[in-house]
Amino acid sequence: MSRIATVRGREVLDSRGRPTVEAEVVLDDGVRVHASVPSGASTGRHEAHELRDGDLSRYRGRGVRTAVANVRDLLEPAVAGLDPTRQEEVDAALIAADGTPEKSRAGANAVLAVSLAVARAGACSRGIPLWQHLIGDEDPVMPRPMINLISGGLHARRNLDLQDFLIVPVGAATYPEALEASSAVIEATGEILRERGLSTLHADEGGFGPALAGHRDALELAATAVERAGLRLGDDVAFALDVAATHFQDPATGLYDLTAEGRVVDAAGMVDLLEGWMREFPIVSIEDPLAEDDWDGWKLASERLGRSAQVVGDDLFTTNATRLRRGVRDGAANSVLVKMNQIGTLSETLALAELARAAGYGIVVSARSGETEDDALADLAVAARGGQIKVGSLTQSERLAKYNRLLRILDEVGPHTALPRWEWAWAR
Ligand SMILES: O=C(O)[C@@H](CO)OP(=O)(O)O
Ligand SMILES: [Mg+2]
Repeated sequence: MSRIATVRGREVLDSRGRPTVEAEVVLDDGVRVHASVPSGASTGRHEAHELRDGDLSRYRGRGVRTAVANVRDLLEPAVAGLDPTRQEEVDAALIAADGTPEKSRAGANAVLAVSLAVARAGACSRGIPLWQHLIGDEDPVMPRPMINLISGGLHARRNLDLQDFLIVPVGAATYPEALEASSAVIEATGEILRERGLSTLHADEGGFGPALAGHRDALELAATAVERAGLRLGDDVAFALDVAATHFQDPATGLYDLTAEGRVVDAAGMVDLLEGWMREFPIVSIEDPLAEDDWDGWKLASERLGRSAQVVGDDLFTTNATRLRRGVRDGAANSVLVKMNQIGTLSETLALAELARAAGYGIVVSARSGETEDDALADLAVAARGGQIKVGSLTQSERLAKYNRLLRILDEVGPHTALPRWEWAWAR
């Protein structure tokens, strides 16, 4: 059996050019691997703590030197000598070494980098792919991608309040077909934007970030693009939204300030607006329709929108079991977004996916808006068996690392190549 010999951290850059943490793990059998962690922009208040340096002289205070030092000083002593194939033991040791509920002492960025690097080392020393190492005896499930087409909110800083307009290739039976349909819609969107004299520049996750007339304009643009690509709206390709409503809720009043609509609405008003769009357009998944602590609003959203769409909690749940249990008890949603760095270890992430599965919740494994070229997310999505992944657009290498890793995984999963059937139909 191999043992963890050394663990070191280093600073690498993410897709916004900001520093993030990479951990390198060396085993006593000679295996040497690294893993790096992503970083969000529209982060939820209940996420695990990403440790950033307070020193404003470098990277305007966004450095991760302390987190990097913690990998060596706090975390290496906790896991050195452990068996890298026993992920839960390793993660328990990391959690104990940090000792805080939000992983604020070591930094969730330091903890997750080590957790992921150890998993990769364990897979390497067993000579099997990472997804297989994580999945145990279960069958792998290829994930259907939901792909960012148009960005607004904090990712594009244009005039749309909603953060993501995504396409879901609901009719695709296989992952390559899903990519092909999505790529055709992205190209058609670019064409239409050029014809309209609008910008085709990309936002943080590679989606288009044009100055559109409003949210309805974005939905119409997406619908036209699907048709121009020769695909059937709602049958081949449907839509998903990440409203990311926390970021336009007025903290003083609890109301939602939709600049692009020229309206301030309460939770019921938000639901009315979304319901109206759902009747007109094939929206089959809605993430964060309301703010992270608006539990009553979420109940209403899930009653009304959840009949025909996936209602996904991202900022609401922050990959946190306590919050997910509350959501299940209160009927606040019917699906959960799973982001490793919201909770900080791989074992806790996989346990959260199990909890969601047991509750009959949908599971969408998601990247962050600041990503690195690390591709472990693809393996996680297959191992989490939720059948869905959200990574951004198809146009940037930090996203392609995951999309292309899934194409390689397709050659590793034996007979399990089909995508699970898409459950939600457009309620026209
Ligand atoms: O809100 C989200 O779902 C993610 C990814 O789109 O964004 P961020 O990483 O900025 O939180
Ligand atoms: Mg989100």
